[in-house]
Amino acid sequence: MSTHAVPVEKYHGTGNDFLVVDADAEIVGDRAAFARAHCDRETGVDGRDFGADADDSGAPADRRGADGVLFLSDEERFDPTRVVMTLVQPDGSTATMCGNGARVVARWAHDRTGDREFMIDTQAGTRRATVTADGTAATIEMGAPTFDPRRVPVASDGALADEPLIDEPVEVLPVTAVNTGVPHAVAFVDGGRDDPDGIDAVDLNAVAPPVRHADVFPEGANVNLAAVVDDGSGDGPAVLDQRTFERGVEGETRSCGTGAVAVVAAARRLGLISGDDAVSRPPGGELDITVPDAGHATLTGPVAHEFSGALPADPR
Ligand SMILES: N[C@@H](CCC[C@H](N)C(=O)O)C(=O)O
Repeated sequence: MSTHAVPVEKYHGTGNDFLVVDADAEIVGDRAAFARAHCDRETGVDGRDFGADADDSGAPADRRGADGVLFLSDEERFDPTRVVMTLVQPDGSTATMCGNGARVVARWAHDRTGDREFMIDTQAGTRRATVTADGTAATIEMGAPTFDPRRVPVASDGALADEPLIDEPVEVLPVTAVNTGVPHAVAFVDGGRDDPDGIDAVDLNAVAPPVRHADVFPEGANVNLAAVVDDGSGDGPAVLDQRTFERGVEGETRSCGTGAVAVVAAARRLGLISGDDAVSRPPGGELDITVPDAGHATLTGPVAHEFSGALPADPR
């Protein structure tokens, strides 16, 4: 068994938290085992073991584990710097894209280079990223959300095979299926976070798994609940409360960036909100989203550093 310790950085974007490993400097032989062990919410890494009980914004950082491990390789010979991103999730699976993870990647690259613009190579395509001068917020160009059933993907037969899945019942929820780099199912509920009978009254860990594993989603799906708090027909952007049960985490996370874009894209498709701009409010904070009629969506929000440490490469 290897006793080698791997340097890690921990960051989060609106509470979606990730360990970062410099994949050029470190070899982790079994990435899935590394992620499973160190991301575990009961037994995984705790920043307090490294002397950190708050992130660099001053917010408490007192949660064990993480929502995934980002293995990053930066190529500074390109202008702007390119970063190859691989997200290994707490169940050991690899995700093709992660919106909040990409925001963390941009901040990590900014912390290393001082640059403010990057290209991030993901398995869903290359995404342009920018960070603010102080590095505390990042914007990702997320590509164009698609409802195309072949690209979500959605499996259906016969006459429905070419039809997008829009506000149709899947198991226990009426959902809209959209791919924003990874597959998402979005269900709208009445009542936001301020309503005692609203979005937070739903037992997401009970209703999401049957949808996440439904036959109609051959690759599975992340499952989002959303409530329109402001439809954007007045002065400001639309506002939606959001919760997401994530594939790969197999539980609810405090924020999901591809999910936030999916919620806004689905709300636009269903005519529930006006305008290209929206604010999504997952439990971990606020995200600014744009979904234009054509072209790429954008995702903007805060990113914070929690701690630096070193973890066993082979945690078995
Ligand atoms: N938290 C992420 C999404 C990560 C991928 C997802 N769990 C999947 O397997 O599809 C985000 O911020 O987008």
